[in-house]
Amino acid sequence: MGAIAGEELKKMDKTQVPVAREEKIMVLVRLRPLNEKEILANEAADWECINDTTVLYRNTLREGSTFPSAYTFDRVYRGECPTRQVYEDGPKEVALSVVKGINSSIFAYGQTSSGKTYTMTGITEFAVADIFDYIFKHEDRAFVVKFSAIEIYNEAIRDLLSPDSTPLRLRDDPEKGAVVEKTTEEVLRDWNHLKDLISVCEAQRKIGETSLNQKSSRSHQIIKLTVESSAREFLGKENSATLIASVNFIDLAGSERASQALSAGARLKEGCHINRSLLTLGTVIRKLSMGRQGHINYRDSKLTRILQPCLGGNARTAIVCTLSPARSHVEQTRNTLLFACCAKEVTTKAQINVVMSDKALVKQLQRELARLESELRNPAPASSSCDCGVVLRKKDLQIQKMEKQLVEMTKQRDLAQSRLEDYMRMVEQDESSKAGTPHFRNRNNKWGDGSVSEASGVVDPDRTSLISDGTSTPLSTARAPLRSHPDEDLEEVLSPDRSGDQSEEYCKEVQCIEVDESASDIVNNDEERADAETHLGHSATANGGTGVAQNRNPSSVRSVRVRKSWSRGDTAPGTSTPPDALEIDYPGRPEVHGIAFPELESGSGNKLLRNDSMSSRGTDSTEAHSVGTPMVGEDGGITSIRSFVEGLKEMVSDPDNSGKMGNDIGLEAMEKEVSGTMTNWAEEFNRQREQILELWQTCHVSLVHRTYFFLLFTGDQADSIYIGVELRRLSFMKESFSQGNKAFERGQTLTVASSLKALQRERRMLSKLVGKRFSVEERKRLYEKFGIDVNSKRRRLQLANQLWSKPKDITHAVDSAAVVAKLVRFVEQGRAMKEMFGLSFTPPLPTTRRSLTWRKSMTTFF
Ligand SMILES: Nc1ncnc2c1ncn2[C@@H]1O[C@H](COP(=O)(O)OP(=O)(O)OP(=O)(O)O)[C@@H](O)[C@H]1O
Repeated sequence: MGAIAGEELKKMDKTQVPVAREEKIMVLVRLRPLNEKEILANEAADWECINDTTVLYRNTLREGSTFPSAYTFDRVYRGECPTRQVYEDGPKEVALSVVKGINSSIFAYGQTSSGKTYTMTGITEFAVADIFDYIFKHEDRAFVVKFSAIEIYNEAIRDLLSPDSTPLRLRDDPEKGAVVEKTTEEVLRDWNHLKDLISVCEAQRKIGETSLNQKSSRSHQIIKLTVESSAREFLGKENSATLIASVNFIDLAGSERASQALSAGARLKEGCHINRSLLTLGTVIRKLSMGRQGHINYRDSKLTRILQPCLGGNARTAIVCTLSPARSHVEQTRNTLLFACCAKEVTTKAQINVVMSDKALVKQLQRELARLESELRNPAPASSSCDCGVVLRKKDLQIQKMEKQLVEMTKQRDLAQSRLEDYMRMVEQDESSKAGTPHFRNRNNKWGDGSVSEASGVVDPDRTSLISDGTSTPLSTARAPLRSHPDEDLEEVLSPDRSGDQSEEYCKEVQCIEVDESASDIVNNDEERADAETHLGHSATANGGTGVAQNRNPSSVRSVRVRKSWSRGDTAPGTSTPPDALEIDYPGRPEVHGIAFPELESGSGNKLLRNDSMSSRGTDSTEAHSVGTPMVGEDGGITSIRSFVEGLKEMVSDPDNSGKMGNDIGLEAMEKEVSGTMTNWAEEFNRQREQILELWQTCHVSLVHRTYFFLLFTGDQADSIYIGVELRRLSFMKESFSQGNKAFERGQTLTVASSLKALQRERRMLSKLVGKRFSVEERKRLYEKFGIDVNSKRRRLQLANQLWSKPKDITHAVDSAAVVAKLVRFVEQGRAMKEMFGLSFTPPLPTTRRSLTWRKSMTTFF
């Protein structure tokens, strides 16, 4: 290769850049062996390489035949195959193109823990060693090798060679495409220098632990080697030329299912970004594989913008798709294979990149000028055989072709324009939503801010109500058909032309969900509007008038609404979710519709509690919440469930907070405690629950808080951490109050008086919603149930005052939770909700989980 390349290069210095070469992306598949964890869990290996090019799914009987069972690629590798062989078979040739002036990229794609980093680390080192080897063997050429490395973490680009973590900007260069500005570039001295730089990158790269991978890469890493070379014999001469090309080694972050990776908090947020950029990558690859028709959405993520040249541009590309053979990952493995199948259809057009010296360029231009001048002076005589008609026809054809191109380009422009308009509209609406929201949150409540905007603006899934609005629903239907892929809405907005298949699969992964229900409380009828306006007027003073002017006018908040409604039972095959169960409600305010829950009537408490009162006794799970941060904010909005859950997670993980509540709240201690008492968890749970119910009452805890906590934490062992936190928090609070002290929590100063006042305010606010959320009939039944005279005055307030007022009465607690849930439109399956928000903190528990009777009853409840 070296000798031929040398000859070519010499010739190239005197001539022109060779023509670009089209070729398909090389796709290799690497199956890793089952890991220890999978072996311990007795996992079956469902995938097998049956020859050098085919990977086979062995468990077709179990799965049915909806998917292909055999997939063919350029090469496939069994678990035991060394990385060296994977490298030698394909990536080597692609990577070494760089020394001949051809851009190239090697990247690893696959689910988390499937072996991407393992594979790319080896490939990068082998490739660089070979590049050095080539350089040493070609002394006739002068080489400069530059090294740079970046990571894309949560959609921000970071220089891995710089201690400065300020995000780098991505700039569009008309010639080079997307260019990352101000990246550090080191000229490589030798092999040791390279090893040093790679370890700097490793140290800087964002790594985190998930349940699937102890050292999971949480960012996409791109290591770039730029190789410049010139023939020594032409150096400094007028006909010299330099070959410049780069090879990228890309270790993508792994796609993951939040539930499988047990992601929460920061891990969940990373997962959302990772999945979203991989979704865009998948969409780009899919469109390219279909022949580059229409708009390719490179610009939807930084990853695809940067990778654009490797995906169908001026580069040679090899992709190693890594797979886990484990049965539990079958779905993810299929997604990877689908991606791989699309990728192998994508064509790139690599060409040798030559930069001519100024002198050579001038000389070439002079030659061209001379040629044109000579043509002008001596026009070629018209050939006798030249038929003007033929020339004209040719011109006509040319014009027709150009006209077609013009039409096509106009179409594309219009499409791009309409997309741009859509985006702008979304941004505007999003902003107007943000502007319109604050007065529905407690601005002093840390739980009510920040976290929602971090949710990346994904609209929430369908919402359901706990108590029917008059129509009794069978229990089976009444169970909320929680959308399993809540972010499909967003994906549909972002990629309207996305077809189903693979993309939908990726969609499932993104689990950033914004459920902010407060704005749905915006008035629907005159009575309600009056209530809300009165209240907002009140809040205007409390909040210094911020945002009130806008919010006084409900229509300004409502903004544009796009809704696809669905009727009960209209579910997609294989899911419990109606296919159109989405409601895109700019500014991000979904509403309850569709599903109803069992009526509260005729002893709904019993109904909700299932059969026996014993089971109901377990119902009072509780949650960490602030007494002084009532769920109905001072500005009148009811804090969203999302804010609640975010706050809860924050509270559990905030060491600062634990300090304030006493050190014994530390997670580590609690984990030990929890694991130590697990065998006795059922009893322990009952005991703690009773205490929490009492403490809620004593500390005047917000009713919405009680309700959310009650409905979310249903006695599962995994909830023990949250229950423990709540208990300690409340005990600390009670103690502070009893000593006449103030309690400080999450930036707030709490006193008995302030908590009581906030609670009374909340009751008033809830009472105003009674008329809206319950029909006349339902209200009547409620009054009866809560022992209120149906003709008495201020009966709505009486009802609100009754809620959660009997801490020792579990039936009352269940009824209260149901009523408040309906009032604030809290509706979802508790566990699913928790999972959606990443509230799945799992302490080290024994593998067998005991269901509590109470939990069972809650299942029915939902
Ligand atoms: N082919 C293989 N043979 C043996 N061990 C492997 C192989 N592939 C991966 N592993 C091991 O599996 C574990 C996970 O691999 P790795 O970190 O490379 O996964 P990943 O796909 O990069 O994960 P993430 O996306 O979470 O970063 C590591 O301990 C690695 O050593």
